[in-house]
Amino acid sequence: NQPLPIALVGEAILKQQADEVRDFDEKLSHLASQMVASMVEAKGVGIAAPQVHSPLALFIMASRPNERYPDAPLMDPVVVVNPQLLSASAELVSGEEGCLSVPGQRFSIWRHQTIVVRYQDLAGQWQQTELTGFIARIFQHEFDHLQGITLLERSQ
Ligand SMILES: O=C(O)C[C@@H](Cc1ccccc1)C(=O)SCC(=O)c1ccccc1
Ligand SMILES: [Zn+2]
Repeated sequence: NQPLPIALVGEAILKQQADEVRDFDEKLSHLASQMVASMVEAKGVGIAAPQVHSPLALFIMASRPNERYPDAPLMDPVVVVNPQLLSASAELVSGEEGCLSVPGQRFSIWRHQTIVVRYQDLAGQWQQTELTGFIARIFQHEFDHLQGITLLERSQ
């Protein structure tokens, strides 16, 4: 799958509220695999559909150990469709983040340590799970993208 061009901060697509996904068809699966290819090529740990100019409520998260988070779990890419944040811990934790739409910059961002989330998979099946630590951070970063929020609006 050919990687897709990545939108840079300032482009309108990154400021919009993403649209609910209704058709769980092969077009959706193809977009998801193109997003994975784009994320891997850009060396990211996540990517949201608006970042590849698609206004859909869809993102990929793929934690892996890295210099900043050496104990981050290694996980296969997870496709998250129509995500909902059900609850979030009062405990916040500050950590460094990058954004593929703000290349070459790092930001210190406060995030909830633990969240309970609900989303659909590529088959449209609802999943509900609790996330904590680096994966929770990635989810919150990508979830922001679907609300038209980038880390520039959140940086300390
Ligand atoms: O812009 C994106 O959504 C991708 C972004 C996701 C993300 C990184 C760090 C914390 C939360 C979410 C990236 O993958 S940027 C790549 C990068 O700078 C980085 C990679 C691993 C750890 C820290 C930063
Ligand atoms: Zn980002």
